[in-house]
Amino acid sequence: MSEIEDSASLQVRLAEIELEKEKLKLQEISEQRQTDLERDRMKHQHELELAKLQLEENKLSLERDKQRESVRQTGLVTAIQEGKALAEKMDTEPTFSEHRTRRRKLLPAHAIDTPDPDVVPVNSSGRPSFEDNVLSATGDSVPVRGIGSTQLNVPLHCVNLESDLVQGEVVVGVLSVLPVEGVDVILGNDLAGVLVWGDASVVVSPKPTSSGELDDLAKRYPSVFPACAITRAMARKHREYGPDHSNSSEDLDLPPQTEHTCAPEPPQALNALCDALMTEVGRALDAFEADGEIGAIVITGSERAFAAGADIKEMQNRTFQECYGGNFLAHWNRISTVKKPVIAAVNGFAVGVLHANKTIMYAM
Ligand SMILES: CC(C)(COP(=O)(O)OP(=O)(O)OC[C@H]1O[C@@H](n2cnc3c(N)ncnc32)[C@H](O)[C@@H]1OP(=O)(O)O)[C@@H](O)C(=O)NCCC(=O)NCCSC(=O)CCO
Repeated sequence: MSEIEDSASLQVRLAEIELEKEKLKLQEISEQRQTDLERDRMKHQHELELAKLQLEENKLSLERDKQRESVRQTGLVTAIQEGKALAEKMDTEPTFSEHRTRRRKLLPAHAIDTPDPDVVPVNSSGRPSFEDNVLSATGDSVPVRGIGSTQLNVPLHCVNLESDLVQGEVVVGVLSVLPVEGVDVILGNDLAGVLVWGDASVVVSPKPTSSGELDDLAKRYPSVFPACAITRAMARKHREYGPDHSNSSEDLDLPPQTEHTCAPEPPQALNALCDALMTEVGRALDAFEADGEIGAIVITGSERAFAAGADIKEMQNRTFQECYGGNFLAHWNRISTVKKPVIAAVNGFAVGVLHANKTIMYAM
């Protein structure tokens, strides 16, 4: 073979290879397209099936709603009839719920006998036979405190109630016997809102719940505790109506009270804490602390003001340096060093004068 022929056949072979490669590429593209088409087809089929199922489900729930509505209508009539009969009965016969019914014109709720599986059937005695109806059981239970603080585990049932208070499906705890004859369902406030209330009774002669025994601290410090119990209201009563009308220490069986009044002369406007007043307070505190008969100290002001704070008229002409360097309010600290309990009986304004262990708190 000549060289020219060799070269020509080589060229042909190369062209053939190129052609084959093109063919393969085309085939690959075509296969890919087919896969895409197949995938799309399958996806659409899937969507169609889902839509069919959804349609069927919608139809079924529509049907169920229709059935429930018809059951509800029947139940409503039954409940109204039962309610009327009960209301008439209650008018002549006082019962447990009479107070509530008469006041708010409420009717007790009753479970209704219907063919709906969610509804609890009522037995011949009129009491719902929850135990026989496993279809109403939710599978849950709640702990309920029974008589004498015993704890019962009460199964929860889903029932249909029709009453003036509650309509429709509710979840209730079911007991085989309810404590009140003739009552089948007791609604709590969570179901019936604020329409259900306990029969609150007013106690005419209240008795203390505690035994009246003093606790350990009160026994150890007999003079402190009764004194601490003296309130501003008692102090005011004493002031306004005199000792005859206030609860005297005799009435309360308290140790004798010592009253020490300190006030500057002439009286300060709104008990502004002028130098004279605070010096007098300091002296009184010394005396009270030394007096073994005094257990606690009550400091009070007037009707309008406990105190208007530092006397600003007294302060107005002093410089900061004078006040700070001269320990201007140093004698005020006596109140925070008293070893007996000090009680502030505050009325009206109390301005910037709360001392607690050298911390001054401003209040008004
Ligand atoms: C307590 C106030 C809000 C009461 O107001 P209002 O009912 O309107 O009574 P006023 O007419 O203001 O006062 C009646 C009368 O009291 C005199 N007065 C009131 N506060 C002081 C005082 N702190 N020192 C001296 N005098 C006082 C007032 O001047 C009137 O007297 P007249 O002779 O009729 O003029 C209001 O009074 C008020 O905000 N007072 C000031 C309170 C204050 O700034 N206190 C100082 C706090 S700083 C402190 O305590 C330092 C602690 O380290």
